Amino acid sequence: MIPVIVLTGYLGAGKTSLLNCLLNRPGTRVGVIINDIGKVNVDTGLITGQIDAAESIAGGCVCCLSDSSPLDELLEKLAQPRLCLDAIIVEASGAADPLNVDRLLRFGKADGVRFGGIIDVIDAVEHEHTVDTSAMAPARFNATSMVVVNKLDRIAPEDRDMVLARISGRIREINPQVAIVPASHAAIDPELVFDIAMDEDPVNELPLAAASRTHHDHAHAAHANAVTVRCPEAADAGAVLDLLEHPPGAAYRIKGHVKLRTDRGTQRYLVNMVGRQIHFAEATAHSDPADDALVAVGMGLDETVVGAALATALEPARQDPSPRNLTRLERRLILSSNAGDETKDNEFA
Ligand SMILES: Nc1nc2c(ncn2[C@@H]2O[C@H](COP(=O)(O)OP(=O)(O)OP(=O)(O)O)[C@@H](O)[C@H]2O)c(=O)[nH]1
Repeated sequence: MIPVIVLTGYLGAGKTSLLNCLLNRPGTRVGVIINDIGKVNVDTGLITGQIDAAESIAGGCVCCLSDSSPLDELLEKLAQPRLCLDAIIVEASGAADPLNVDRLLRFGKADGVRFGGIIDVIDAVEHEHTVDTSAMAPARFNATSMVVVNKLDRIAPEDRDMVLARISGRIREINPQVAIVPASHAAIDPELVFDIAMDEDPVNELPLAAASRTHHDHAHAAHANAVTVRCPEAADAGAVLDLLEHPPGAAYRIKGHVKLRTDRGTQRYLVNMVGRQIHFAEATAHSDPADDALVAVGMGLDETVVGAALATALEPARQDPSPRNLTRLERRLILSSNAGDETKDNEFA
């Protein structure tokens, strides 16, 4: 039976980064299922590690599936003996609720696989403004076998222990036994993850988890939605930077590949905005220019307003960028290529 390990975590917390870290473990054959809420599967283009088999569910959130059959179908495809996989990793969308994912997998009917646990990734900077905002600690930790507290590089060194202790304390209010792993750039020891999938029986069957599954009513839970706008031609660098620096409506996460007009002609870039964190980089090697698009995700997003803002920003550029906008673009690229880039930009915001 092949273990199925699920990566969950709020929008932009670092799930794809963690997946890339896990895929770099030599000697392990890993199959991957990527779930992107946007219509273009951006995350598939972001995978840098070696994948032995991949499937995707785009255009919706896996936790909203009314039954497990679409997921079962993909899991069975990956469980075929000829693929000889050691593990399957499902990267859930940033909107997925671990409690629903847990239920879906436990009641799943796929042959040849077993549930190997849920790993929830936390953005240490944004967690207390996004996920943990109520008096009660978030119920999602009931369903998790491991929590990776990521982006600690974005917290001032003298505050790191305090923030980690505070976040860990809240997690343990709900799930005292869960493993909590601090990380920057989602760099954790992959053995920790493959270890949790070792036992024949699922390891995260806590009494609290069962209770929460009974009480959880997904129909009433707030959920994110997404807008996708394609970028078939080179857009204006200034317009795209303005969009990222002043995101429209409730857009908390904007990501994708774009073509921009520059002084060197059309260049392709990978764009990542999470909360106040903006990351700009050369396009990834696996990405397909035909899929260039921006996806905006947020809770209760006004799709018309946000879609219009994305479409305006991605309009084909009519002229070369101004020197000021070229400098802005260069600055973003330099900041993004340095380790801890956003900390400098945001002053440990
Ligand atoms: N500074 C810093 N940036 C990080 C860290 N982890 C991830 N990032 C950046 O945060 C952005 C989002 O990271 P992803 O790994 O794509 O996050 P995700 O959870 O897969 O995002 P969604 O699937 O869209 O919800 C990217 O620009 C990453 O480079 C970290 O520990 N520190």
